[in-house]
Amino acid sequence: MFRPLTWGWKSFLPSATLLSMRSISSVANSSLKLVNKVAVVTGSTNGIGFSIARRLAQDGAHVIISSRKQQNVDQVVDILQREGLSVAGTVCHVGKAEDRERLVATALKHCGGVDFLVCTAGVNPLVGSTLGSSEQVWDKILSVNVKAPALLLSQLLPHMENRGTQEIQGTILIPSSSLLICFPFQPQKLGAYNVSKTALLGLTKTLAVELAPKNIRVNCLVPGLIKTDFSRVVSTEKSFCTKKKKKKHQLNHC
Ligand SMILES: NC(=O)C1=CN([C@@H]2O[C@H](COP(=O)(O)OP(=O)(O)OC[C@H]3O[C@@H](n4cnc5c(N)ncnc54)[C@H](OP(=O)(O)O)[C@@H]3O)[C@@H](O)[C@H]2O)C=CC1
Ligand SMILES: O=C1Nc2ccccc2C1=O
Repeated sequence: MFRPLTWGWKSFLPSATLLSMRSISSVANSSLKLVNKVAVVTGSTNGIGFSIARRLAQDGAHVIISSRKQQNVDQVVDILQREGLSVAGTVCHVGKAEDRERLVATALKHCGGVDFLVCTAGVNPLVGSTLGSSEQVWDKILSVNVKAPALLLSQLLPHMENRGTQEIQGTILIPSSSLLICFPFQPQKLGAYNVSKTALLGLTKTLAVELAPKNIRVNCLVPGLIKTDFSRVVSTEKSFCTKKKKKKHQLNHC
């Protein structure tokens, strides 16, 4: 659905690339699958969130852009509006209650309700051991990666219900992690982050069951390694990239 961006896309994208993205966008526009739909995408001023937001807008949705920095929000809203896409933006640090409230208010002000919530915002991985992580690190990672999507959804849910007669009333997308699949022998490098992303699998399953009676779909996205600022730490860390002979660990089974 989305295409990964190259490193530092804002400064490196040549105008030819932007042009080709515009022509992709006009192809996508012709179908307008999501016309009259509204999408809120957290962490959408860069990387995966930006690509998802752009694609949803190319398919006809009104998209609310958000991230922590006003300057990033303004820049992305400007870029996407120049492409003829329907977007508005607001600052939202997903770990801050008042920012989440403003995000909900912005979506309602511009669009009157919400059909898609994409919770892309996540804390950068800390390269360090699980048990070496301080209480402050745990609090930050769990607050932004796990608590924030649930709290934001609880605020948005009343505005996602009764949005038409379709079988599916709303969709929630939560990016989890592929680290345990791609780098199963490196958990010691990203322990607290891995725990938070594993918790998102549980959150997705729990919410999927809880919200099914309301015809609201909840899915987890496991993107693989996408070259973004966020994943640079893994791509540049030699120990993650080299194919060392792996020491076999005995897993205990019940
Ligand atoms: N890249 C990868 O390989 C993979 C990434 N993921 C997950 O995908 C998500 C996005 O990653 P990726 O696109 O690589 O990251 P990027 O660093 O490219 O983009 C992160 C975006 O989130 C915003 N952001 C960061 N912190 C917050 C916050 N607390 N509240 C709101 N917005 C925030 C940033 O803008 P600003 O600085 O303005 O806040 C930026 O727009 C993460 O949840 C990550 O765990 C999952 C699997 C693989
Ligand atoms: O979830 C993930 N977060 C990441 C950050 C850097 C590299 C890979 C990943 C993941 O698979």
